Amino acid sequence: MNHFVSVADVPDIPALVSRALAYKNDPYQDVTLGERRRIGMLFLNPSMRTRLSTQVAAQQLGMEAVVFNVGSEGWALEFEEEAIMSGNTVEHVKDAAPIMGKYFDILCIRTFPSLKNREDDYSELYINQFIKYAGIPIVSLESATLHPLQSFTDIITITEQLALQGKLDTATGKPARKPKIVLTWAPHVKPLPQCVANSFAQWVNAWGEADFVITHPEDYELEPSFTKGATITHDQDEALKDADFVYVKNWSTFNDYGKIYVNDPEWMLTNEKLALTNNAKVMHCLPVRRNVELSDEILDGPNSIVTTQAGNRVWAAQAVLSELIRRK
Ligand SMILES: NCCC[C@H](NC(=O)CCC(=O)O)C(=O)O
Ligand SMILES: NC(=O)OP(=O)(O)O
Repeated sequence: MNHFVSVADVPDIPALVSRALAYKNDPYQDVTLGERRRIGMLFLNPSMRTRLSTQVAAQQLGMEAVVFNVGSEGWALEFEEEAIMSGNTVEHVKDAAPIMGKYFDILCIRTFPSLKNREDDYSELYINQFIKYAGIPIVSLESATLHPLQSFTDIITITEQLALQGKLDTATGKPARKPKIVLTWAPHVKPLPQCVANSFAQWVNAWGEADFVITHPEDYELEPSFTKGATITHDQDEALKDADFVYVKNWSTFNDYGKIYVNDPEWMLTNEKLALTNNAKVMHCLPVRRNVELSDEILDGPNSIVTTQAGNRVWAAQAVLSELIRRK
């Protein structure tokens, strides 16, 4: 693994899941692995879980993590090639990234999409410019279109739940029977990125161990290369039938980019809807708008595993960082 920016960087998902769960079982087993190594964590956008879990993971590998809120505290970066920098940007990534490559062993970056220009966002210019110019491994802490540390965590969490339910073949680390996993759109008050949904779809498809269904209102189709392989339906009740896991997330429109079309509150998951499922575990990446995106009764009820899921962010980050350290 040279970078960690999408599922394409992971040659063996079950092996990486096993490593993450081994860290959960024994967090300090590799506490000397990262000695005298340093990660830089650049934030162009806010974060709670990703920032803290990655710092904790680095510490458990004996590494130091330096956080730089570059979006609010740094010089405004320019990412376009051949830009004439007479506007608000002060420093080109071409100049900044190689310097960071001298300070750190691994560079982690969070950057959200503009949701204004689809071609720009989907070109992943920011993360690709860091890959091009930093000269060290790059880890996405959520980029314009993907959130791989979140999705890896989600596969870890599903695997762990299946093991707890005695539904995992321990020899292979794979489910004895494919669980039904449903990704459902949910209402929100503002247009959100498609990253978490794109990335979850990409990882579940690459994992290949699920009966995978995506449900959303009309006009919320995701980019087809990420969803290919999933069953897509606009009938949420039909989708929820016999589901083992329900992943709840809002996203804005992809086709007419970055908009809110229908925002029907009926799409919020409730206990009544949950009754259609196979006593499904409910997941969400967080942060969540309570009683808009997901109801109190679900979040505070016995089927929600959102806190366990967020807790697992540490083991995902630790497994990824350890792979990148071992590579060097
Ligand atoms: N890092 C996980 C989710 C980040 C982002 N959520 C948000 O921006 C929520 C903002 C709000 O609720 O106002 C998203 O959906 O991609
Ligand atoms: N799920 C997630 O990435 O949370 P943060 O935005 O708080 O990092």
